[in-house]
Amino acid sequence: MPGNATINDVSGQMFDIVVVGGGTAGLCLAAKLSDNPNLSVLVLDAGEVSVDDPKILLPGQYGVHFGQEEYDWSFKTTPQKFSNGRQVDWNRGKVLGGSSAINFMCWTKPSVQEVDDWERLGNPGWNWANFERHLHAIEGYHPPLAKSVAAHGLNFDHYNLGKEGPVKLYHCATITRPERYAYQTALNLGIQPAPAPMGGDTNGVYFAPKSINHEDYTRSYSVTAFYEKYKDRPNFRVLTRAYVTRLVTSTGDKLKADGVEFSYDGRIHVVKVGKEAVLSAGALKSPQILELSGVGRREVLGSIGVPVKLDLPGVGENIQEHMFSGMSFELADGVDDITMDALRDPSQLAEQARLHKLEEGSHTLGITGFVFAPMAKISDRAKELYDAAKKKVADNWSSYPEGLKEQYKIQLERLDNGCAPCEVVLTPGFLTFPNPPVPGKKYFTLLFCLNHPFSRGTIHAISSDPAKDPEFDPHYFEHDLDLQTFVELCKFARKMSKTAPLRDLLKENPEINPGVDVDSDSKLGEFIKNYASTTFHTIGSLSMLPHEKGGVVDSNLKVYGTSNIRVADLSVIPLHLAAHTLSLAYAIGSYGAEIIKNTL
Ligand SMILES: Cc1cc2nc3c(=O)[nH]c(=O)nc-3n(C[C@H](O)[C@H](O)[C@H](O)COP(=O)(O)OP(=O)(O)OC[C@H]3O[C@@H](n4cnc5c(N)ncnc54)[C@H](O)[C@@H]3O)c2cc1C
Repeated sequence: MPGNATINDVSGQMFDIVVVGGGTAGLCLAAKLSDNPNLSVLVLDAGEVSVDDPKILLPGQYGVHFGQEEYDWSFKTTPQKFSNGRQVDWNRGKVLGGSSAINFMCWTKPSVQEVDDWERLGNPGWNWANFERHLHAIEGYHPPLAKSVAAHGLNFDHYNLGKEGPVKLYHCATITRPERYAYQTALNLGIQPAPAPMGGDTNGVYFAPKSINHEDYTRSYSVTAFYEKYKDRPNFRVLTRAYVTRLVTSTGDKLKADGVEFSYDGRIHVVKVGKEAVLSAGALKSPQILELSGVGRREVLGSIGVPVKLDLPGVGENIQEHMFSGMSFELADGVDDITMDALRDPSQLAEQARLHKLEEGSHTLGITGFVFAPMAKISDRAKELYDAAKKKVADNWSSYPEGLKEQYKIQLERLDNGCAPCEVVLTPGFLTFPNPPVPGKKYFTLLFCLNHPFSRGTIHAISSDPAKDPEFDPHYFEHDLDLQTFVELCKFARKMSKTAPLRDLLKENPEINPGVDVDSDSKLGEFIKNYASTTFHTIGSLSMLPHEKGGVVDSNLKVYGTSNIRVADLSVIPLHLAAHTLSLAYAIGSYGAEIIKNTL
């Protein structure tokens, strides 16, 4: 299905604002800008519109879009030197709505401290107060039904969420006993209930809502929130199947975008930019578009034969990525709770779709239980690891770029002051590698995630041909603390499996992955290197930092040295936070729209 514009509406025409990428941040920003009827707004997206698509709307279908070209870009990293040469799949949404159309719908938010650190890095206004103000207006939280709260014995009264916004949020209708027992197990191991999981104090264990509409229990994403209700506005146009190849620029005092070039049905077109071009193609593609437009590191542009229009060394640098790994355990015979495992059985799919309509069955489960903890809560090696990280940073200080020095100072401070980067996710089903699940059996998985990586990677174009993917190189585990943090998380998850009451729901010898023979730190390290994967949260490729510290955009999202090119997507986040990134992408889109309205 096309968007609400045809190629003839767009090719050769002029729009005040041209937004490149109709994903999570892009659609949010474009829709909000179109509140001003005097501003014409165009969104170009390479994917299709897929409204009413059960594959997008039905929750519980984790990963079913992967590798399918109508949903997924199916990117891949380069072979990772510190991960036994492995290449890791980096899936991203290639459909209107972007990654919000295929993601796992967890609605988590970072801590006050982490968002305020973004401002401390030299970015006025990018603080918790503004982040919360924008998210409150976006959130459409519907509290769980009383019967569900009573059945689960949970209390969500302290969840501080907006209720009137267009992104609908709802709790999983079913929270199984293994998840609730794992919650209690975390408490028994000294983790506290998170004081304000949705209000900036996430340190502890809690059940998060999902981006689900309570009315029909379907995915709420940027299309339902920021396209369907806006598509009849005459000043809001969306052209899909439009693959943006570069910005057409002119040079004066500053570089100016005069047009956006894109391919459509095999032909190249240009749309004129009246006021501003905004890149919202996501952290993996926005840097490529800048580089193909002649904006980036001189040596990168030289190597691909693109003339330098603006030498901006920060483009494609400072990549930070969350990773996850996990342990799966078989549930004891007789545990009658449903799990997501039923959705692997093709004979169950029709029945699960029927149950979904009654708000029952495997589609009403999800990834909802989270532990966020400081290292000291999960490992008795916390001090040793902190000292080692501090020494490594001190030993290499003179080799770091200025912007990175400031980031490491904050990261060490976070390790020391109880900030909570270690994450464990309580998952009702099988979600790990390498040993496969056995059909008909039920499982529980403890995923764990690295949220404040010290390693830094790069994303750069490797050809002037826009059809060629850039090189994605996250430098996984280049910094040893990242691997050691994972090893400690693995041991903590194993400890959880042996602690009541979770232990009581598991079979004897329940561990399927990695398996009990993986029993030393070095074997756990190898397991992590071989099987840890991405959490799809790449940031930093066009970091918001002062220019002299390697920044690409200023705090108004404007690319340094340009008069009318901005970036609004996850590329701009300069330092990673311990939260899944959906809420951050919406906050950037919404705050970005406000900034543009105020500074046009
Ligand atoms: C599988 C998966 C699961 C996830 N699960 C969760 C979760 O449960 N909770 C959570 O908080 N976060 C989750 N995330 C992360 C979160 O969804 C993303 O961080 C967020 O949606 C990114 O928003 P964005 O606007 O930066 O990019 P996107 O939403 O990816 O938007 C980028 C858009 O740009 C378009 N585009 C790219 N290049 C071009 C081009 N050259 N021309 C035209 N269009 C282009 C793309 O088609 C896409 O529509 C998940 C992500 C994935 C992929």
